[in-house]
Amino acid sequence: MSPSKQDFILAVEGLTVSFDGFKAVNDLSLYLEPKEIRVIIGPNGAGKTTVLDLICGKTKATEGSIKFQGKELTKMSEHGIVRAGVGRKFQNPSIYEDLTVFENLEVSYPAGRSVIGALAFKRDAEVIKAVEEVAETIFLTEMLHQEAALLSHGQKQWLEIGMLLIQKPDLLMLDEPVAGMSVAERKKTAELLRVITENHTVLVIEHDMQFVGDIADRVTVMHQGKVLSEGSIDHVKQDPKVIEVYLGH
Ligand SMILES: Nc1ncnc2c1ncn2[C@@H]1O[C@H](COP(=O)(O)OP(=O)(O)OP(=O)(O)O)[C@@H](O)[C@H]1O
Repeated sequence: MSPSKQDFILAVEGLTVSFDGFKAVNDLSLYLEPKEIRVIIGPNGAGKTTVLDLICGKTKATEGSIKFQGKELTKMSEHGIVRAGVGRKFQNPSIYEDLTVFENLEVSYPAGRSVIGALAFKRDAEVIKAVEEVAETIFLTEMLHQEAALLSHGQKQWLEIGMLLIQKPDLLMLDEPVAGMSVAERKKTAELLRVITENHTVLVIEHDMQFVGDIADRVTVMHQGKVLSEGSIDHVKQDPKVIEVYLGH
């Protein structure tokens, strides 16, 4: 049986954004079930990043609706959307290089948002426990007291995912999380995402089809601001429209 509307954690309907008349996202609808991992693929300029920008409130929609756990996000501020439980990781890691892994996670803990405030913040048992749990999930337990600057590119990406996880978002959005990673790091990232989806819904933009196949429950293919195809990885891979505009290139 297909799910009813109430079963969706995220329901995007008729979403459109126009930049000087150019519709980067054009009447897009997208429905995510809780704890699903959905991957958006598509050629450059298809509008993938713009969809994440719209969901997190960085860009305001021209038309359409984004319902997240019953709240209309198009009417909310970026901060309000974070508070509503949406976490977004951008392509380049934005970690504090001169702080340790521990401190990076600690400053991201909801009780201590600013660096100054958080460094002064009493490291009570609750924060330490949360930091240690997240560090283990992101494979950085051994590096907890190292400066973030010393981490590999892949470890920095994981740290940033950890900085989102510690805020306990319900929906986590990741833009090309394995770009620039080694094969071994890609495998571990797939493992990490599987653990994350035990408790979170995840929306990922990705180009690496091997990785997409490893992680996706369902794939949405975008082209010219619209959904071109949607379904299992095998379904979209065999779709002639997808082969024509994306996979055949
Ligand atoms: N703020 C903006 N102002 C004007 N045009 C924009 C803006 N943001 C995005 N665009 C345009 O919208 C289109 C979609 O861009 P977007 O970055 O969402 O594509 P994408 O699918 O993520 O591509 P890529 O795979 O290259 O990252 C592009 O043509 C881009 O130039």
